[in-house]
Amino acid sequence: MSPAPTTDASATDATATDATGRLSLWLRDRSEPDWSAVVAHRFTGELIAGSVADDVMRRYLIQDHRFVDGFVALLGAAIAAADRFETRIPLTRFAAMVTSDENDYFLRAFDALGVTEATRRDTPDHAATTTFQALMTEARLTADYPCCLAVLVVAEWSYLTWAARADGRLPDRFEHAEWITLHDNPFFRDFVGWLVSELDRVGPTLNDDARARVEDLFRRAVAAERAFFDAAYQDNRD
Ligand SMILES: Cc1ncc(CO)c(N)n1
Repeated sequence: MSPAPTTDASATDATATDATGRLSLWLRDRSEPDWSAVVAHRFTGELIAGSVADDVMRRYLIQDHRFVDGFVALLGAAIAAADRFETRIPLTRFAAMVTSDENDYFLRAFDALGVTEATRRDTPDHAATTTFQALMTEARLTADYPCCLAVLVVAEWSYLTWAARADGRLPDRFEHAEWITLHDNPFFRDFVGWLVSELDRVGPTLNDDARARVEDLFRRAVAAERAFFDAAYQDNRD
């Protein structure tokens, strides 16, 4: 297991008006209104209600499976860039979960929704996927732990926040229910709490330029999350 969280990652009441306190809260504030739009997105509400249309779910999962590929590569960069072994361990355990339980969910959901390998192969990347992949590549190539963290934190903290809104009520179909429980369970909560606390740990070590780079990546990642959910409701590339 990851170390006990030092942070309640799903807390929404605290705010930070300057970057000298908890960097995570400051960044989240600075990413509004996109942050709130992500965690209250129509897609997440429909998922919790179990009412996502199958074609929306198919579109989302096909694109998201590709997102996960870039995400695991970014995790690898964070593992490499991290300053100590204790930091690499939770990241590595998380990468193991994504590439086992989570990938297994994708394959079962594709089967249940009738998405063949040919359909997956022949479906082009949506513009939102291309944008997100480029952002993850950019973060990965910095080989800088705080920059990698910025994008990882957005992805996981925003998902925990919307998934926690289900508050134990799960829809009937596994394609919906498991996508919620994969992002709200004790392991995931601990991991996200720890990940957010890592951003807060490195925050005070950043000079103004480094913090500006982290802020830029964080805010663009939140915008990319929003566009990614929006894309599930769009037929084509635009
Ligand atoms: C686009 C996106 N952001 C975050 C997550 C959570 O890992 C995901 N699966 N997909």
